[in-house]
Amino acid sequence: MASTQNLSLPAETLANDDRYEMLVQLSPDALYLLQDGKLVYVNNAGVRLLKAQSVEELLGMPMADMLHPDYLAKSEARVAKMLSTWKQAPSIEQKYMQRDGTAIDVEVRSAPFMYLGKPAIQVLARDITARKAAEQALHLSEERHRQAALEATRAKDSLHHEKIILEMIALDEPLKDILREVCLGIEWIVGQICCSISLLDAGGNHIQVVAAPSLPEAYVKVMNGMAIGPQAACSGAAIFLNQPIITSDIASDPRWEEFRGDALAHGLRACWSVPIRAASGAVLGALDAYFYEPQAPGREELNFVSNITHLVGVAIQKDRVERSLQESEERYRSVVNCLAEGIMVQSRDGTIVACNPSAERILRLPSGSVIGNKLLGVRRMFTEDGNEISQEDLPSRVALRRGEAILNLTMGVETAEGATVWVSQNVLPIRQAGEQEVSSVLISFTDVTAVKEAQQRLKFLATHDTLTGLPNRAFLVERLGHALSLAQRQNHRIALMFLDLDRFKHVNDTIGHEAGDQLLQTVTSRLSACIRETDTLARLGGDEFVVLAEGFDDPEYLTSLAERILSAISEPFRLRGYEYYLGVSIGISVHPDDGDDGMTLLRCADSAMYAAKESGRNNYQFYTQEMNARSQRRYHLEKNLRHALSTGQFVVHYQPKINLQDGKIVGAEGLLRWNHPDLGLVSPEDFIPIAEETGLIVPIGRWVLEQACRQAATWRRDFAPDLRISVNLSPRQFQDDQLVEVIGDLIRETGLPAHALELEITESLLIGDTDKLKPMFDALTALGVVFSLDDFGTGYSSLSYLQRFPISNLKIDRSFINGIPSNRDSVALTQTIIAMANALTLTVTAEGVEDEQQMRFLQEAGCCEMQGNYYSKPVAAEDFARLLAAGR
Ligand SMILES: Nc1nc2c(ncn2[C@@H]2O[C@@H]3COP(=O)(O)O[C@H]4[C@@H](O)[C@H](n5cnc6c(=O)[nH]c(N)nc65)O[C@@H]4COP(=O)(O)O[C@H]3[C@H]2O)c(=O)[nH]1
Repeated sequence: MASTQNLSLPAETLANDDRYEMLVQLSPDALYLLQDGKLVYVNNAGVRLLKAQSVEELLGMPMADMLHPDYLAKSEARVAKMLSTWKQAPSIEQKYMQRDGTAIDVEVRSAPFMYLGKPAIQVLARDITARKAAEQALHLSEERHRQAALEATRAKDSLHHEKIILEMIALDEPLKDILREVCLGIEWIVGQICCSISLLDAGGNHIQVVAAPSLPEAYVKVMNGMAIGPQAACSGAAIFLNQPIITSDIASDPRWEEFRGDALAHGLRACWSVPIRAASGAVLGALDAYFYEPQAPGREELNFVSNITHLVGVAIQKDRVERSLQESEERYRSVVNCLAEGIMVQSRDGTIVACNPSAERILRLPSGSVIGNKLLGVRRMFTEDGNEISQEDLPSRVALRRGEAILNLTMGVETAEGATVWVSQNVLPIRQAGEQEVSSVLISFTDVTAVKEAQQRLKFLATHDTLTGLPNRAFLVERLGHALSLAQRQNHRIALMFLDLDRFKHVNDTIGHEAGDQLLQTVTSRLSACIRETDTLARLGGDEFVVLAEGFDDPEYLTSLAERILSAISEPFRLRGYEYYLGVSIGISVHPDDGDDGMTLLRCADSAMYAAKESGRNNYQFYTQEMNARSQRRYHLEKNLRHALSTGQFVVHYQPKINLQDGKIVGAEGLLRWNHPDLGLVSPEDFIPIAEETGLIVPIGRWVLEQACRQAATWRRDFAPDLRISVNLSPRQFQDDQLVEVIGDLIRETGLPAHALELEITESLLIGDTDKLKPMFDALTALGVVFSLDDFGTGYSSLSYLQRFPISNLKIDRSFINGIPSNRDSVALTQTIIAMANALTLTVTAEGVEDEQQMRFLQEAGCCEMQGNYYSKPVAAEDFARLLAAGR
């Protein structure tokens, strides 16, 4: 290559020297002469360089056309400088424009030069495109290496960062710390940026900044709560649109209108926001990267941030899953804790691994003492039959062993304090996922103690008498069955004693049921004290008791037991300040002598008891064949009595009452007769007690009253205008609330004057519930009805009743009249009663007068009235009418 000095040839030489011309033309470098800013000479290489067709195409072309516009100004200055200094300019690199418009790199050397007498510039230009390309390639390769190195470092750093984040996630570090670490990591790796992470709030419309370790607090405050939307700034739009939002210059981006001032005030110039997504793709939040200079991210940087957001998404989701797990666990725990049902989980080795408060409460276990321990607070468990359940047979062990559920099992649990709790439980085996073997059991149970106790109580009630607590008939029958089969196997005797209290009904009707109940309880304890442990005492109802005696070797045992009972009951009973005397009639039947089955033995003992009653009460009788007929009869009577009234089997007979002064009939006592189609006339002494026991006495008694009133009204009209009619009223009839009303109606209906109706009552009635009785007496007295006290002298003979109740007549019991005149006691008693009645201005009727002697005695004693077979037995109405008609 020619030196610049060589370029300074005189122009004349160039033009006139052919050798030089040839040399110039052969030069590989382009040569251009510029004069007055235009090309005036070009060599061949110059034509090629500019890709012209010919020299002529170039000659006269202004310098501006061959130069790249970027270089024109500098070139013009350079030309001007060369011309003014006339010095060669240093070599420079320029860009020429080829004729086809392509720019090429050239190295240019220029020098001033006189051409054809005028200053010109000689330019030597060499195409350096290849060199430039090589240099560019080298530069690019260096840049790539630098970039690669940078990226390698960043990749290494980001890998390390990701590892840290993953470790934090794995170690369940708080989400807040993880997100802060994410931000700090990005800031360190990228450099010169600040990061923040925002999450979509629960409402789904606003962001919540959850990590921004390097951003100014004031700025975070402003951004927190920003509404999301397509036009929102940074994360607001990234979350809404679910795509990265790049703001390369906050100063000019319209998204930032609202927050621009705040961002710029803190020196924040650019912001990239990348959405954070869940695995499902749903947006959870966004990561914002802020820069202090306006800039757009490269692909690499965006990728790096996007990758991190995946991890952030995982961390957030894991946190949410854990939180929701925790919440659901909490929910389940609170549900289980609130259940009234006891819940326990027991592991294979028997340790309780879970237990709710109800389980502790039901099993009476101290709170918090159960979990982690074996079930120590439970002494033993037993089946419904009361059999203890062995450790191996406990439902939890069985469920573990068999791997099957046990449902609705009721069992008893004895607590540490010895109390029994009944539970109904389900035991369910629990297996770990994918495991065959049962790892633990879930025991759920409810406290059924109250139900169980109610059941036991029901069973007790079904087999026991509530008043006395003694076994009842059902229990006795069952027990008797067992005793009989045992006795038959072992060839033993057993005996039944049927006990019926004497006079109890009397006392019960008079002292009221409450006191009667008390009496029965006292009787029970006295009887219980008489028997042995092997004997069974049962109450059949009312005042009937039965003793089942088993395992006695000596037949004398029965007589001694019966005597013990008689003496125990004969002791007086103290009730409400009074002493009452009862007796007991005992009938005894023995297996195998009297029967092989329970019913027969009971029937025999019952018959024997009636025999005892009939033979004067307060004694005992062993069953004999003859007794059977009597008991059959009583059973028969009871059955028939129910239909006797409706089938017209009753009839009223009348016995006259005679005035002892003039011997005239002054009254009649109506006495009921039962004309049984098979048995004939049945005595009231046989059926009235049955009617009283069964309550049938109420309708029967009404019927008698009606008959008697109607009859008396007729007789008064036809024969004796002053005739009185007496009717017996049993105490049971006074329990009928309608009694007063019934009598009132009868008087009205029959037209009988009330004072002509005399109600015969017994003393036992008057010592009853006086609060209830008194108003009835008063009401009846108000009607005009009069009262006569029957059987006087046999009972209490209490003066106070006579004063308290409106009694106008006393009837001396026939047992006293019977003793007149031989029995001194009877005589004295009769005289005393008459004297007392006179003193109280009561009339006296002597009943059961059978002979003249008795009549005379009564006349002399001042008795005003008599009744008895001596004058007339009770007779049918028509016969009585005849007596009246005869004027006797
Ligand atoms: N040995 C003997 N007995 C005589 C003599 N005079 C009368 N009697 C009997 O003595 C009983 C008198 O009746 P009571 O003391 O009221 O005793 C009555 C009464 O307590 C009850 N009774 C009868 N009819 C009724 C009735 O309609 N209602 C109620 N509640 N009880 C009745 O049955 C009891 C027995 O009645 P009856 O068998 O009719 O027996 C009657 C009568 O036949 C006599 O000189 N010697």
